[in-house]
Amino acid sequence: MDRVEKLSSLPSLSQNFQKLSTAAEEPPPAYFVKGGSVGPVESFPIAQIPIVDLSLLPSVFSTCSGKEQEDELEKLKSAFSEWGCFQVIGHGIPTLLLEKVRQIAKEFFALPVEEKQKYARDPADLQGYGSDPILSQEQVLDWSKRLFLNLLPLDSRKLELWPVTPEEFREVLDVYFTEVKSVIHLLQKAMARSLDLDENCFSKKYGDQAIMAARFNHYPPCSRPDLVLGAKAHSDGSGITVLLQDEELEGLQVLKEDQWFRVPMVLGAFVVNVGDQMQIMSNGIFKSPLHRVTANAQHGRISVAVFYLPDTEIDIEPDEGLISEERPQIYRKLKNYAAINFECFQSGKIALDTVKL
Ligand SMILES: O=C(O)CCC(=O)C(=O)O
Ligand SMILES: [Fe+2]
Repeated sequence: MDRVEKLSSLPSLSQNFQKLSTAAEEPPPAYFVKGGSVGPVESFPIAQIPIVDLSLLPSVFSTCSGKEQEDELEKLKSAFSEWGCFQVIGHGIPTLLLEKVRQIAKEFFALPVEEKQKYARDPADLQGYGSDPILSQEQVLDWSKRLFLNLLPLDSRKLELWPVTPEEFREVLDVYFTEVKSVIHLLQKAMARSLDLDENCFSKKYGDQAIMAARFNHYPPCSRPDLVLGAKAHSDGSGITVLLQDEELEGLQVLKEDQWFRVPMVLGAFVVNVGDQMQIMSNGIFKSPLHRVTANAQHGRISVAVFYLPDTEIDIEPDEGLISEERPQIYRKLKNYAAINFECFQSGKIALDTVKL
């Protein structure tokens, strides 16, 4: 029996978890977005983000015709260079496992506060349960709670912060992350091939100690969704992000040409985002998109983001196959982008701009 099958034989998680959508709370001014209203959610157009079928990409099923593979690779490339994201289907991760991941997230966030506080984030650390780290006095706060856990390298895990309630939490997360890692490896190959590079060129750049982390996000209902954001506009400092959206409530928005678009929910799909480090390695061809999450007056929302990042000790730089006279090198060689990102956030700078040549 493989690990996913084994999970399906676990006792079903309790269905009657506390409703996450309790009474909407009134936000204090520290949460108000600068510059006035967010605007009614319905006023934002729906993003026509491509849906990429991973099972049609090369090296997944060799039965697909060359033409189908080429078309799917072209879709991936244009999605990553125009939107910076796409929805991926045909990834092979069983729906049952996705349901379990959403369910452990909901059950954890529905626990009494005292219970969740057992996993509280140390103010000096990223891992654990809590609000977004406050890094500057002017920072507008996000209307959310998070549980952030390192997954890889194994010795970076703080297992004492991995919930023991719900009982299945650890096992589900372990099985899920292994599956997502395989999807990421396939995506990296496809990304390289879409740029006519050797298919292993991106995976090699992540090094032997590539970093993987999960962020469980909970956005409680908020009485003033016109004034606050569940997550303020940001790009991911990762290499690549695989996001499992809520299946009942939309909320993610992505910026394209100065316009915010709503990212629709697609059954069984992940949203895959280019992170800043992939923008660097692709010499700016792939775009790390600005995205944000809106709040909702009636309902809570959850999402689970898995971030994949290069080893902090390894140099990253644009691939030389993507540098030419027409497209000179845009970014310098650097290491530990996460640290650069952190410092920039504190001083109000955009990290990607500071690493331009
Ligand atoms: O909740 C979402 O849909 C997006 C979350 C996100 O952008 C993140 O965790 O970085
Ligand atoms: Fe994000």
